[in-house]
Amino acid sequence: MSETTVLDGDDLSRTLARIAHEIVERHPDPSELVVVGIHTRGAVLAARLQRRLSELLDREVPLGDLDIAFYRDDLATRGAGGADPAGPVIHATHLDAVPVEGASVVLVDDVLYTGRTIRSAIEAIFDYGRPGRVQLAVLVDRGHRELPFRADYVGKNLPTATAERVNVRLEEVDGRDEVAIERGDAHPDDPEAR
Ligand SMILES: O=P(O)(O)OC[C@H]1O[C@H](OP(=O)(O)OP(=O)(O)O)[C@H](O)[C@@H]1O
Ligand SMILES: O=c1cc[nH]c(=O)[nH]1
Repeated sequence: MSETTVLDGDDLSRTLARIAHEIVERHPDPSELVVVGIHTRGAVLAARLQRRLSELLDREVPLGDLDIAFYRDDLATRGAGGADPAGPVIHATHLDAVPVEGASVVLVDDVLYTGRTIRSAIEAIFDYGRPGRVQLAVLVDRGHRELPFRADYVGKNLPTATAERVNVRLEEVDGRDEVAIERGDAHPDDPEAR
C-alpha cells in the first residue's frame, strides 16, 4: 500500500476559497442560500465554507449537517447503530433550525464516488422540507458513479482506479489538512485497477 499527497493544506484552503466564490457568483439572491454538510468530513468542510460565505456576503448563512447512516441503501449489509463494528457510525442530524423549505441548499461532502451517499442525503433533506433547489459541492470527484449525480462545485477532479481510495484528512478530525490517494495492491493485469 502506498499513498501520494495530491492536495496539501494550502491547496485545500485555496480550493475552498474558490468554491466559496463560485457559490456566491451563482447566488444572485444570497438570502435563499443554506449550507448542509454530510458527516463526518463533509460537515467540517461545510462549516469552513459557511464561514467564508458569511464573510463574503456579510450575512450569517444558515448551516446544517446530516447523518445519512439510516438512509443508506446498503444499511442491511453494512449494519448501523453499533451492532456491526464495521458499520457506519451514527451521528446526530442538525437540520431542525435550518430553513430548508424553498431554500437553495448547497450540500457539501468530501468525496463523490458512487453517488449513493448523495442520494441518501437528498432523501434525508426532504424529510425536513422541500428545497427550491439542491446543489452539490465536493472537495474531490473521483469518478465511478453508480447513480446519475454530478457536482456543481468540484475542488479537484481526481481520476482513480476502483482499487484506490481517496483519503481526505482535515485538521478538526485528523490533525492535519491533506488529500491523498491510497493505492491498493490489485493485480497489475486487473483492468479495474488502472
Ligand atoms: O459516493 P459514495 O460511494 O457514497 O462515496 C462517498 C462517501 O464515502 C465516504 O465516506 P465512507 O463511507 O468511505 O466513510 P468515511 O467517512 O470513513 O470516509 C465519503 O466521506 C463520502 O461521504
Ligand atoms: O475513495 C474513497 C471512496 C469513498 N470515500 C472516500 O472517502 N474515499
